[in-house]
Amino acid sequence: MVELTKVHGSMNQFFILDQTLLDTPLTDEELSALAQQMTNPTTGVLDGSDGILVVDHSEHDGVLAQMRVINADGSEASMCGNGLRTVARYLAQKHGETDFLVETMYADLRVRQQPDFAPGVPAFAVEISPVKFDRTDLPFENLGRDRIVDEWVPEIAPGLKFTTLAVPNPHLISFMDHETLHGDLLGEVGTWLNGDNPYFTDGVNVNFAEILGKNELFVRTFERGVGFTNACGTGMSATTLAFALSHPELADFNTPITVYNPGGMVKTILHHNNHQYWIELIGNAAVTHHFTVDEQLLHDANVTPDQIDVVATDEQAAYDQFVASLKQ
Ligand SMILES: N[C@@H](CCC[C@H](N)C(=O)O)C(=O)O
Repeated sequence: MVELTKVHGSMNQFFILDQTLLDTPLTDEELSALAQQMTNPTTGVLDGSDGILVVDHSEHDGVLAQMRVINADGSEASMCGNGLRTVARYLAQKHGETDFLVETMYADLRVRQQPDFAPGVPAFAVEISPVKFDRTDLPFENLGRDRIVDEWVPEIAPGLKFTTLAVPNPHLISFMDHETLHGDLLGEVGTWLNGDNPYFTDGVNVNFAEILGKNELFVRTFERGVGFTNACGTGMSATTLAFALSHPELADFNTPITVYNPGGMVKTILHHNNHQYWIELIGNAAVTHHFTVDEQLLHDANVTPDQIDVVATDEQAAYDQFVASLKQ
């Protein structure tokens, strides 16, 4: 039997699968099939999730472990900010460390344990980098330019300015009023740009944001490979940088910026060193369930509720209390 955990960062939910615990690690094809089956709220377990975070050994010097991100549709993402916080917590407990590097697809990223956000709400800070702007890094095409920073892009939507950033997964960002933010446009643009379209042929994470005040944002995200999520860590990080580039009088570097989202709240800190941007993302890392499953069912992508033994933690109640306190 193998133990997995269900976790979340700002209610962006994942299963953590540690390949080092298996007799035979899952192949890439098996990981993709498992993600599609297990994360589905109907065919999967524990009401599904937004993806699977796959932990494995790293071959890189000085790096504690590797994290891979498999989206709910079985595609692989280069990074996941909310997920990295939960993997940081998993690895911190497994190895007894509080400040270390985790290998991701394009970079070894620093993660650090932080003071709890609230009683029973553990928190971690993770590095979001590298940050890239060029068309080929997203990628996008047929928009007549090589980068988009706070520009009208009528091909995508009238009356809105957009910024595109890879951190390094691809993000499209726009700031708008409250009503537009909570209307239907995000779903329409997100669905279109993650399906057959002439601009973002690999798909893109779409972030709509409202500026709440100095160093304060609300962000909603439609994720590539997933759809609507409660929160997207790389999305909130990219949106914070787009905020500072488009509204420099309202967003400070080297200062915590509060980012609310439908699942809670995180803090981001923007940095610009040696001509490069990077972002710190600080937020909760909750473990809601531990469960055991026969390894063969993972290989067969056949993990169903009657075949797992689940132990729920009491962390969701503490998290709900934290979120309620944000609204007071
Ligand atoms: N939820 C994540 C981002 C996950 C990856 C995304 N779906 C993609 O394909 O780029 C986050 O917290 O950053």
